[in-house]
Amino acid sequence: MISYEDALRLISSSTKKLHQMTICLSDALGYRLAQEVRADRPYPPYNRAAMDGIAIRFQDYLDGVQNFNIQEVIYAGSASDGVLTHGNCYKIMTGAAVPSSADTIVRNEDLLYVANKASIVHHEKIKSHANIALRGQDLQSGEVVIPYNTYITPSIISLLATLGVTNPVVFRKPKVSVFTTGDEIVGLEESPNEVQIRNSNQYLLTALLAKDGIIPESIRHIKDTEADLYKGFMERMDSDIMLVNGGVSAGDRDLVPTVMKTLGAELLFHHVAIKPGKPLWCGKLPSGCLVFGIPGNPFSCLTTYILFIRSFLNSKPTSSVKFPLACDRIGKSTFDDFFPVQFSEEHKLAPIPINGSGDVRLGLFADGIARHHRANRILKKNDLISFYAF
Ligand SMILES: Nc1nc2c(c(=O)[nH]1)N[C@H]1C(S)=C(S)[C@@H](COP(=O)(O)OP(=O)(O)OC[C@H]3O[C@@H](n4cnc5c(N)ncnc54)[C@H](O)[C@@H]3O)O[C@H]1N2
Ligand code: MOO
Repeated sequence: MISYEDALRLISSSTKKLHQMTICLSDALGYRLAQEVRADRPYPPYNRAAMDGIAIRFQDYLDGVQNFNIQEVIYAGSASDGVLTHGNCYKIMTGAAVPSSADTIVRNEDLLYVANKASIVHHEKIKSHANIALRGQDLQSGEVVIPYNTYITPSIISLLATLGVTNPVVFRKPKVSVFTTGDEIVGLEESPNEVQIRNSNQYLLTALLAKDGIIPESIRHIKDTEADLYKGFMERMDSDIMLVNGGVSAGDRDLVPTVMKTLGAELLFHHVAIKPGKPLWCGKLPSGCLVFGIPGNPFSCLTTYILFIRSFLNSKPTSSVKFPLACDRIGKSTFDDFFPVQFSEEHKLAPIPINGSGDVRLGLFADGIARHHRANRILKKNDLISFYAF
């Protein structure tokens, strides 16, 4: 049996290079960038008014000027090439370019306008260089802004739009096939008898994939026979990734590893020293398709997806952040133990009780899972431990 870290290493060394393609920016959500993106010009591109008000020379104010003559009104999108004369100001709108002869903006709230004059009424608010976002203060021209392999979120879409990247180069999304297995599993359209259960993991896996920007190419349920499994997997050999749920532990009908062997799969590992999720199976088919044989218990399915499948999809281990634990915790395993947690009001990780990995509540209302490292039998309240968000 291998460790959590070794399993991650094996998975990351099996990453397949996906083809690149250009895509229309409006369709790019959920893809990964196959390019780095640099700033095409400084941002802001000009000294930008951050408030509606008047633009002045601060020295005029220091020299005692309090009533400024409005020399010109400058709106966003228009440029002025004038030069401020002593005692004058520009009336200026948020987003407009501040002419170089002005260095400070006084907000409308701190002024009284009478005829063509603006008088400062709140002196305590007036500060040199206030309310101007300087050219290049956010980004310098040519600077790398978005690194290679960045996952495209709504805020990345916005940034790409700002930088004028209308057709980003992205990696093709992997073709993912989802299989659930098991004779006891029935579809949601059926009414389960006493010894049957509904196929929740199919919905769990497709929802997790959707969160990671992937819609599976195919979703199927297969009965626990070698022939059915063989046929089902054969039909999807062209996938980049197969997620096969159930049938990977030690029972007579846990046939997934055997059938994968018949199909010529190279075994990367079977069993990882983690709890839950120990029976995880991972191998590579001759077609290059990476197969994850995911343990059937719902919380094992969720945990192994977060730790391994998401790492593979992101080409980097799923990120974790350390937070303090809300209470003492005694480890019950020599494995790395992952348990559901919810943030307390003090931003500590409060464990959610769970009756083992078969508990259908999957740690209801958990924000994610936390790691009880194998090296520590006892964790004390306020110990910093790794948290992985769902
Ligand atoms: N002798 C041993 N038995 C087991 C071991 C072991 O090491 N030695 N490992 C246990 C652990 S840990 C887990 S986890 C499970 C994993 O079993 P499988 O991956 O083979 O999964 P199944 O046996 O098919 O199912 C386990 C459990 O999950 C339910 N299930 C399965 N598929 C679904 C689904 N699509 N939706 C909802 N629930 C599902 C299934 O009904 C079972 O209750 O093995 C232990 N046994
Ligand atoms: O490790 Mo299993 O994955 O306990 O439920």
